[in-house]
Amino acid sequence: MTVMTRIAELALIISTNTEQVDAHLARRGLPSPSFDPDSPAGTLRDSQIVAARLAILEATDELHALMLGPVELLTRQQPYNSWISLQAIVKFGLASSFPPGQVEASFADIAAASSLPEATVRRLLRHAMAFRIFQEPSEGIVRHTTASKTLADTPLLRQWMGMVSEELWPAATKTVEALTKWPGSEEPNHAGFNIAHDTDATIFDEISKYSDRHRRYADAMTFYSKGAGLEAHHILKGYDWSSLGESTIVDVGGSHGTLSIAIAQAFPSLRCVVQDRPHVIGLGQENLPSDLHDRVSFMAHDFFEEQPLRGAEIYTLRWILHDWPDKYAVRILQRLVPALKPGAKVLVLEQVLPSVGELSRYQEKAYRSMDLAMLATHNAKERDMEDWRQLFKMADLGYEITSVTTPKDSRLSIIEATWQSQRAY
Ligand SMILES: C[S@@+](CC[C@H](N)C(=O)[O-])C[C@H]1O[C@@H](n2cnc3c(N)ncnc32)[C@H](O)[C@@H]1O
Repeated sequence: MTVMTRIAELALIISTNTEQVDAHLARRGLPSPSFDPDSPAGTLRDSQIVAARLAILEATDELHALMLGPVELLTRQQPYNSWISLQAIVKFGLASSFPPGQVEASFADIAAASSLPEATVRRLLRHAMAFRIFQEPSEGIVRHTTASKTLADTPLLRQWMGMVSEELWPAATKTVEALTKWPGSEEPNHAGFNIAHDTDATIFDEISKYSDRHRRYADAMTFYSKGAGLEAHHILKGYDWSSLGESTIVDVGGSHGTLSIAIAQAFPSLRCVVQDRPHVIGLGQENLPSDLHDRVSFMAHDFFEEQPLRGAEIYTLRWILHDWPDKYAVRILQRLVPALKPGAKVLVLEQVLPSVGELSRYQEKAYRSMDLAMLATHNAKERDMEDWRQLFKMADLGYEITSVTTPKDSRLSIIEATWQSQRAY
């Protein structure tokens, strides 16, 4: 009997699952995925093909790595400078520089709309084209692909890419320098970010000095929170919000309130108070849908100060504690304690790092990349389940982790800690 090689096995996985995706799209009357700028976005996010799509991505990822071989796996898999063209495209607005309503333009048209020489625009865009962002159907004519068109049409995506390329990428390049300069530090201002941006301030303090940077950061969070596997619907379905009746939820560090807005829209008996730094809540308040004004409110609060809203049923912290080294994350949890009534819940909505072999390499990349992003930006980290247990224990023995749920297809888990005051004393 011939044993199937791994590459043949991978090819079979790809072909079987591709047939499933094709059949699903055909049943729905949807076009097959293409790079054409008119191709609809989002057709592959249907829950019925999530598993098939993931299987294809995992198998192509592994097959690609096997075909590269060891040397090219090290040298070519992740071109270190691919953010140069991306940063330039966003900074100089190159995706939005086409004549109104057009999907094609010349290099000269695009250069005229930016402050760059035509030759530079050509180099930058031809680099991006190699990654299927823009295309050149005939010499000198630039045509959108789905990716460049999506960038042109989605302001929040441009904000996210601007934030990543101008705040996080420089921080990443200085991370090893930071580890060398401050070995074993537990301070949030001892990160690559601090060397790259020449500041002693944490990213939150630094960007608060510039209105464009703090607005961009909050917009980037709004965009990020709608990404595949991170959407609010997982959190809405993954927790029994409807049993809460007429309760109040305090959304600690809630930015522009995307989580609270989703909860309030789905559960009309719930009220949400979004807390964040003063400059952040100002913008959130401005953008709040008018039908939610009576149930979602904003409040300036520094989470390193004692929580002023006592007696709420639930305090949520989404993507808060991963921004802080343990010493500070513990402090944030401790500042909640005076406000907690017996039975109050603290919901931490974060990634739980997988154990070895729990996820495919392809899936694990997202978790490990986020872990290093936290290191680079805040000298902080993602945590596994044991780390989360230890964190609550270090904060106060009154916290008891009462449930941990990872909804299907969600990258975020819901860690519920219930305040059991009698345990502490
Ligand atoms: C990674 S973002 C998460 C935002 C939001 N929870 C979400 O899920 O979209 C971290 C948030 O913490 C806020 N933050 C940072 N330091 C803070 C502090 N000392 N007090 C209150 N909020 C703070 C930031 O302004 C930012 O909105």
